[in-house]
Amino acid sequence: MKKENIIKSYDMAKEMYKGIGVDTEEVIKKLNDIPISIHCWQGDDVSGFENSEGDLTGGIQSTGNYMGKARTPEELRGDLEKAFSLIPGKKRLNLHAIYLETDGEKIERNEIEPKHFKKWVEWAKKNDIGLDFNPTLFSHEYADDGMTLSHPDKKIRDFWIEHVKRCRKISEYFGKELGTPCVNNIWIPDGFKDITVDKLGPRKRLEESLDEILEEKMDPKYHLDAVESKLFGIGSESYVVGSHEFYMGYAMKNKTVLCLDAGHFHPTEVISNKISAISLFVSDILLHVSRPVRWDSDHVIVLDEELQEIAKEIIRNKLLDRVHIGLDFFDASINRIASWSIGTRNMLKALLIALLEPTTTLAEAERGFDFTTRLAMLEELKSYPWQAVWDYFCENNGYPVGLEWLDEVRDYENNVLINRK
Ligand SMILES: C[C@H](O)[C@H](O)[C@@H](O)C(=O)CO
Ligand SMILES: [Mn+2]
Repeated sequence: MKKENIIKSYDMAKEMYKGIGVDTEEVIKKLNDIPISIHCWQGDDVSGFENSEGDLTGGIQSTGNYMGKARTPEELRGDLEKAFSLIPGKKRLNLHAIYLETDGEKIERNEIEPKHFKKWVEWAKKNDIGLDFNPTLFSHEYADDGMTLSHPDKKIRDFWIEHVKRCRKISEYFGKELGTPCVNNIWIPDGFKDITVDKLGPRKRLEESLDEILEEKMDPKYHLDAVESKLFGIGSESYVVGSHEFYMGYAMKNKTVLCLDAGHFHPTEVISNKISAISLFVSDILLHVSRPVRWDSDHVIVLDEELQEIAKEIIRNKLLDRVHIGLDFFDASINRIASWSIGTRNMLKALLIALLEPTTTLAEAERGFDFTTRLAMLEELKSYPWQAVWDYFCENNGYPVGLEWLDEVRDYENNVLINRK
């Protein structure tokens, strides 16, 4: 699209939004400042570098066989740099413990240290981004029973407790090095496929394990603990130890961050409607923005109603400083860099639409029980020219406008990814 046309369309949009009391210049500034934590694991189908040939376990799956998956940390960082060049705004990188670098040495999960992530920190500094982190309690022989922190065998529990404790140290190291707190999110796959007799026992053990892990207090300037629930996984259809009620209770009692993954609830249940309620009882919320489709919780996010509702709940309730926006999807059936670009740009578009809403006017109508105005405005806003503001935002910040980013992905595919056999 020609620059002059982008500016012309933007000027018209600016006038229209001004007419409903919205300052698009202010909105653009705000959007540029919202950090989105982009997950590294889309780039290599959650393989990591500990044992990249091993199976992905834990009841999650990355289906598809698109060419060009990253096989080394260098390739993954290169792909991320490409993706970051297509995505406007402030970015963070969300790493998993299996993305460690050990120069070929076998390091067990209960032995990992900050030094194994030194290159990621150097890369983050170079790219001026913050890092987030996740212990990896799957794709390992000690998770083969489908139980980790709630395992009946103390030896296995202790192994994983030590792993998560070490991850907290790595998270703290990231926070200190990069000057922005690292959110260390604990997700475990523990559960049972079929009718479960003792549902309390594993939950008691999980609570005890978490208590032990969190015993050492850490400065929130550098590190934040988050816990993530799930309704079911593949092979844990009947019972998941770390359910929503379990972690909501745990987070409130122990003052941790609560992670809401959009794909971890009943099919008609949405996380957008949970944000305001939970914000009253926990200080911080971590989002794993994802898209559930049937049994899969991790499809690439599209600009659907729920994504827009999630963004609106954050913006309307002024929760930007307490809601950490992280993404969690992985699709191996499409170009992985395109997946990052589609999903993250959609997250930003949803936030932009929310920022362009004349919320005060709408809320006033609602408070006055004028539901006619509320519905009329909400519907009219759907066809307001937010896209012209989006194009201008991209162009002005030096990022591709419209589908231009796809040409860049194709070039990268033809020049770089093609060489990965
Ligand atoms: C790889 C992630 O840790 C994982 O997706 C987790 O966050 C999850 O959502 C599991 O379903
Ligand atoms: Mn998740």
